[in-house]
Amino acid sequence: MEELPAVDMFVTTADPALEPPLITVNTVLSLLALDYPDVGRLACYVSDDGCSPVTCYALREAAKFAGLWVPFCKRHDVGVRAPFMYFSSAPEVGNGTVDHEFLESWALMKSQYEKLARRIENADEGTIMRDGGDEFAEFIDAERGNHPTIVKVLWDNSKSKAGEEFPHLVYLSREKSPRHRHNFKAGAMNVLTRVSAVMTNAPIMLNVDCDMFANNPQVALHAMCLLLGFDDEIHSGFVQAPQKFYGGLKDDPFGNQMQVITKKIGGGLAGIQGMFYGGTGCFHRRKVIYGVPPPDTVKHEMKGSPSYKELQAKFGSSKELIESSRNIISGDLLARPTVDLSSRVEMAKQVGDCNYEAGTCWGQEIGWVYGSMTEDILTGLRIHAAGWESALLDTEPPAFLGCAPTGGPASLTQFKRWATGLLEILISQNSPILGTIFRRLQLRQCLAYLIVEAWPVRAPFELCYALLGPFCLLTNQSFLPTASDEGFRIPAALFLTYHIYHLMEYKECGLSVRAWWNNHRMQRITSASAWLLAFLTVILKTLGLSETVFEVTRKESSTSSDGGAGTDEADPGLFTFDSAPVFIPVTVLSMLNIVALAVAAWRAVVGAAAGVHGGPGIGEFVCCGWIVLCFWPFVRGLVSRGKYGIPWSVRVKAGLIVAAFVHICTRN
Ligand SMILES: O=c1ccn([C@@H]2O[C@H](COP(=O)(O)OP(=O)(O)O[C@H]3O[C@H](CO)[C@@H](O)[C@H](O)[C@H]3O)[C@@H](O)[C@H]2O)c(=O)[nH]1
Ligand SMILES: [Mn+2]
Repeated sequence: MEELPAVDMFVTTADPALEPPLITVNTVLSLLALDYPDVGRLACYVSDDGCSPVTCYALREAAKFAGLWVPFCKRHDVGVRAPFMYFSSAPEVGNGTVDHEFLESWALMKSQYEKLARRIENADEGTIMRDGGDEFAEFIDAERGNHPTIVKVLWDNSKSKAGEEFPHLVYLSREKSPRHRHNFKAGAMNVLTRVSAVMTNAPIMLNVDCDMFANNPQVALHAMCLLLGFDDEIHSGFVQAPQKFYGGLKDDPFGNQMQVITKKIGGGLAGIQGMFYGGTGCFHRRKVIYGVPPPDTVKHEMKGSPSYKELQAKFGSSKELIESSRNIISGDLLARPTVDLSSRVEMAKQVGDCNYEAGTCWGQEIGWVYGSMTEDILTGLRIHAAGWESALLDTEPPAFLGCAPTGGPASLTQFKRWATGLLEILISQNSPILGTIFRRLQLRQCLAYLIVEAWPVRAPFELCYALLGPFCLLTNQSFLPTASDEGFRIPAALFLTYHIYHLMEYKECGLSVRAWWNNHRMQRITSASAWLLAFLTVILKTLGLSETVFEVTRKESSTSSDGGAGTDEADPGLFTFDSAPVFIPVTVLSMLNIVALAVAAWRAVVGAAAGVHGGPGIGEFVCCGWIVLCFWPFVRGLVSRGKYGIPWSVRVKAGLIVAAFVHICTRN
């Protein structure tokens, strides 16, 4: 038990406004407090693409607080070690006997945490840089998109008192310059990989998004069981915990809690090459990230250890990085981590430079792969295609918890980014189809990747179907057999079996009918909005007309410990809108289907009175009615006001498009 491999833990944050530093701080504290036999083997690195002195300040304060928090957690065996979560409920008092000493230290710790939270929430850039002295000097001339690398050792474990140790904490903001591509999160992960390589060089790396705190303090130990427990390490190239969320809204109104996907696809993949890499909550073997093939192929492909020159061509010019990668490639899991961190800061800065990757294999054969907004799926795909398998870390209580976006704009932005990234992968040289033909991706694993990568491709087809119903109603035609026709049974049976099957899946996962409906509805909405825009974005990018950008999801901690903020929300499950283009297509379709239903109903009444037959039947009416039901949040948005109403600019644009469509359909 004493000899477990070292783990470097990475946290990424990119924007102090969308990702409040207090959220990052909680995640970091939960990691610093993890149970591990020798915490000297753990190190936490935070990458800040926002280059924010507030984030840096918050982390420095967090490091001070950790000196109290970590010993408290360990002494009282605290269950959830993200303080905001822990203090959101009353202290647990064990089997009836009131432990006064515990209650006292609980109250003390809570007030300390609240002070910390206030300091962080009230911190402002100007004051920090004015009063912070030398410590924040590097931030003075730094612009977010243009500054040299900043590396700060916020806590060096070797300075801990005996019995009160906690892992190293390093702050990092990689060099940015307007002349370079930064590759978003993938770029940040590669810098984290290199910086940690020259500092602690742990053979295992954990990565989490800034909102994904460790909810199970034993998570690193559980991961070790999967990393070390197989007879062959090929079975656990990486170990992925399912993405789960805290404070999830009842019945998943935004269709983004992914419970069924995680259970059904995650469980099913376990029988093939394993769970996809999901970008957060994942333990990687450093050597897998360094492109080392699984053990059974090594003897054929690599003769002896690589030369200095070969390593330099792949990893870049840093001598320390090359030496450290040699240790990793040789596969020594128990190599002692370097201890004197501050002597390594200059080397860390060198490997954080924009130019460092030029002419190397970073972003392709090694590290996180560039070229997709979903660098996670892409990087996991490369690993699976190399022949590695992955293992699912499904612990109870859940390993990590994060926040699922709420509200229309945040949810659709996230779906749009995912769909863009997935389509980018599908048409790239890393596509799973090529991986199956030319590499070692198994056919069924390829099909599983295709399920998600085909999302945006469905959008144009779904759009056509959504237009077909109203087109028929407006032009008095039909595309389905009439109800009296025997052929009608075929579309009716397809419609029913599809929905009943999905409903049963939700029931099997212990979810409500409402949750099924919300997810179904959100899929239709997403398809006509986020996926459709993603599809167009990728086409424009392929034609060289635009670039794709990573839009960070807004994160809010829903369990605010003082309960003050956010209570004015009427219903957080209600769909909200803004004037982004992503809202136009669904608004158009909602209006159009309502208009078509009204026109056809009018015609049916008048026609029946005049004894005319033919035209659309029950099938076309059901199609349009179903669309109106699915798009109900938008129908409601058309008659609501404020952030629950669709903005006038969107309504006007949508109205013009509807008028044009109706005109084209009805002119003779
Ligand atoms: O330029 C950037 C952009 C983002 N991030 C970080 O990347 C993470 C993920 O961003 P978020 O907006 O939270 O995206 P989500 O959609 O919630 O994340 C999922 O999907 C992403 C791919 O689209 C993956 O990168 C994530 O790991 C995965 O959790 C966050 O920690 C960000 O701080 C950076 O470090 N640099
Ligand atoms: Mn996230």
